[in-house]
Amino acid sequence: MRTIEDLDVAGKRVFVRADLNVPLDGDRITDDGRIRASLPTINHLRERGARVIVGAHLGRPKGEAKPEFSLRPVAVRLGELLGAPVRFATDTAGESARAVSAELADGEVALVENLRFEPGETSKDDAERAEFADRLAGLADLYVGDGFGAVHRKHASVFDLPRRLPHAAGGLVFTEVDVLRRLTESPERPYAVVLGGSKVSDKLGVIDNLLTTADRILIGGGMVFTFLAAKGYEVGSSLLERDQIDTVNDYLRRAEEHGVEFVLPVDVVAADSFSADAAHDVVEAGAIPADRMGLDIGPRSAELFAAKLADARTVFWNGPMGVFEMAPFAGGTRAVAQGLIDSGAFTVVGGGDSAAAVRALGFDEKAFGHISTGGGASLEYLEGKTLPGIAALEE
Ligand SMILES: Nc1ncnc2c1ncn2[C@@H]1O[C@H](COP(=O)(O)OP(=O)(O)O)[C@@H](O)[C@H]1O
Ligand SMILES: O=C(OP(=O)(O)O)[C@H](O)COP(=O)(O)O
Repeated sequence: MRTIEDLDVAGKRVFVRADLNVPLDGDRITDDGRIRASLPTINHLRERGARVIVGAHLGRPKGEAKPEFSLRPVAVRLGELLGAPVRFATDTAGESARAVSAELADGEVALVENLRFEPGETSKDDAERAEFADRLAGLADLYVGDGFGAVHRKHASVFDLPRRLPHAAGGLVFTEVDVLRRLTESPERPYAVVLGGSKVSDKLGVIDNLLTTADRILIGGGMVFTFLAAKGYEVGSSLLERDQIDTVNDYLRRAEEHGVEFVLPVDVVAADSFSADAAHDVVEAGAIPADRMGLDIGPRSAELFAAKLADARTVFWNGPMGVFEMAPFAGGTRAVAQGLIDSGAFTVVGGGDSAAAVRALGFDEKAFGHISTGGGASLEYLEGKTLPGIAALEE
């Protein structure tokens, strides 16, 4: 991969694909970690006299311009962190974006609106993505891929656009790949992987590969219920991906063959609704009442997970153990974060929400080996998959 040092950027319009997919509460950014992670590359380009046009996505608006997914609050925060104004284009590659791109002076920065407002960004149809990538290419002379959290997506701005412009990888992508390579090549053992969060079917696939690389796999968060259902338990109204049950059964069977230990929660915090003030109790993992949903792993599971991490020498963790955004359901995530730290292992925490959780719960980021900006991206890297956004940069 070429680095940005290899590009002659002075006076050029450089499109930087960043991952600025930050958690929001209304229009308030609750964790700006991904914006901070984008600063070194943007600042480096500015210092070299580039005109920087940043493109990114927020949430999953499904090809429609939905105001609640606007990147405008992110433009404001980016400007504060850069200590320089950030022009905001109210469209992605239309009149506003073209005007902003044309008006930029050397060293200035603009952000275009949420790229996923365009159906062409995420389309599975090559021609539709190509049409959008062509329009984006019109905004810039050069491309820098720095949105590590989205490199696993075959999207127009990630995969098709770098094929249209001279391109290079940003520093964030380089650092992330470097650390993850360490986990795939020679992890010190025992190597434990903790999986949770809510993007269940997106992330289950990594287990296939982990069955031959990891020693222990701990399952928490919204993933739990598909495993419990696979074991024949009732999971009430918890997050469940029924069509993944066969896959999960297959993993459980193969784990035995490979001598990989699966650690599932033994108890669950079950609530009567998805809200911070919901009535809730700790119940046995195998006995979730039909009208309740599991929103966190229970205290005995938290202890069990910490014990299973204690002797690990390498730990990779993606996905919160519960709905940590609500105080009554943050205990499991807190315990696992502490377990990683106490293990003294080389620890990698991946994912927008997992990284946000670590910060929101007051942990010192330096207590972890590496905090990755990409959850799905780092998992797919560990799976050994070709990541479209990396492959395009390597061309
Ligand atoms: N039991 C659960 N039920 C529903 N959502 C959950 C549960 N446990 C965790 N979550 C949610 O998962 C989300 C994070 O999932 P995900 O996006 O997969 O993680 P990351 O961004 O770290 O890769 C959080 O917003 C959290 O509230
Ligand atoms: O938040 C992200 O991924 P993550 O939750 O796996 O860390 C990225 O911005 C990618 O978003 P997507 O999973 O909607 O493509």
